[in-house]
Amino acid sequence: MELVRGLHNLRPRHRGCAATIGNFDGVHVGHQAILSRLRAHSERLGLPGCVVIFEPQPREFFAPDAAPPRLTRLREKLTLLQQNGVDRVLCLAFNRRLRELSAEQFVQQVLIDGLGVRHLEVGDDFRFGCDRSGDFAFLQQSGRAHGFTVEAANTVAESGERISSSRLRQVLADGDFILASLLLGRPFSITGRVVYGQQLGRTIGAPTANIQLKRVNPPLHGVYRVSVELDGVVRKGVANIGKRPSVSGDGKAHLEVHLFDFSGDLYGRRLTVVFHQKLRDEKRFDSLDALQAAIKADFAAARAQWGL
Ligand SMILES: Cc1cc2nc3c(=O)[nH]c(=O)nc-3n(C[C@H](O)[C@H](O)[C@H](O)COP(=O)(O)O)c2cc1C
Ligand SMILES: Nc1ncnc2c1ncn2[C@@H]1O[C@H](COP(=O)(O)OP(=O)(O)OP(=O)(O)O)[C@@H](O)[C@H]1O
Repeated sequence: MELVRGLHNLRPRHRGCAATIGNFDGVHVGHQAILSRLRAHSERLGLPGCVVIFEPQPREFFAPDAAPPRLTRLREKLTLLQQNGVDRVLCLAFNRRLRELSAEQFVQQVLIDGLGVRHLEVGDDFRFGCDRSGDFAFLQQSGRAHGFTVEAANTVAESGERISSSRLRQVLADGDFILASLLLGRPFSITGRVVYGQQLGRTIGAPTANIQLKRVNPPLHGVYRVSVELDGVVRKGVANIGKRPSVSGDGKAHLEVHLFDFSGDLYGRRLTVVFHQKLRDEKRFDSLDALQAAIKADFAAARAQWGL
């Protein structure tokens, strides 16, 4: 899969494709249906299938502090798009210039001049352009004028309700990992590199691997029963994701994982942490002793649930 960052990196060889546009945060089952339609059309046309995404996502640009949590970081999203058979991703920086483009300008500059789109696949509620003025009827009309076809994929629902990134955020906040797996078509996980922490965990009997979350506001907060696959073996463990109010922190969310019956060096490794069950919310403890006792109880609870 090829990643093209910004319109200015498009070359004449990139012209001619089937495309779709959106945030694709989480690459959930609704997104996967669009991607499978995209693949069908790209095969029919004998052209690459291209996904246009935004980084930052529009709401992160408009209101960075009030933006919803991210289900997938860019890197995770790209991996999932590749696994869904996408040939090319055009990643556009959502900035003032982009937000001011009218629907006509977006179609002309991105779809026609940039990508030479021959087929556009969208969801039935898709809207774009300055003030979201471009809709399906507008796209069809543009397609007739510029020689590309447009198809609106049917809504994909689960338990009678549309699947969306927003719904997934709520389901994860509720700790419903069974429903989350149904909406995602896989268990919810966070992948990141293990970095150095404050080395305090081992002194309180809880050595943890600290996984870099970068700037992203995670969709989960609290203590969870988790698993991690390491060198082909599924390791069971417990994780905390939060700001660690009991120890002087940097105000950012951290993900830390303790793996049961494991002692090894994980620094620098890229781990995928799969979340199975919420054990409790994160709390502020007045002493390290109280924190240590709570963590010990979390270990015991998670071990019991894992049958260890
Ligand atoms: C299972 C588990 C539960 C935790 N619960 C809390 C908590 O409720 N409140 C809190 O401030 N920190 C909590 N922590 C985070 C600890 O403060 C953290 O592991 C400790 O500061 C060590 O950090 P370090 O790995 O950077 O050295 C928890 C950690 C684990 C592994
Ligand atoms: N459940 C679904 N069924 C069909 N199409 C969908 C579904 N969910 C999203 N799409 C389509 O996938 C594309 C990308 O969607 P996008 O990520 O922008 O929205 P979303 O998943 O609905 O998230 P949000 O909750 O943030 O609106 C759009 O064309 C959208 O219409």
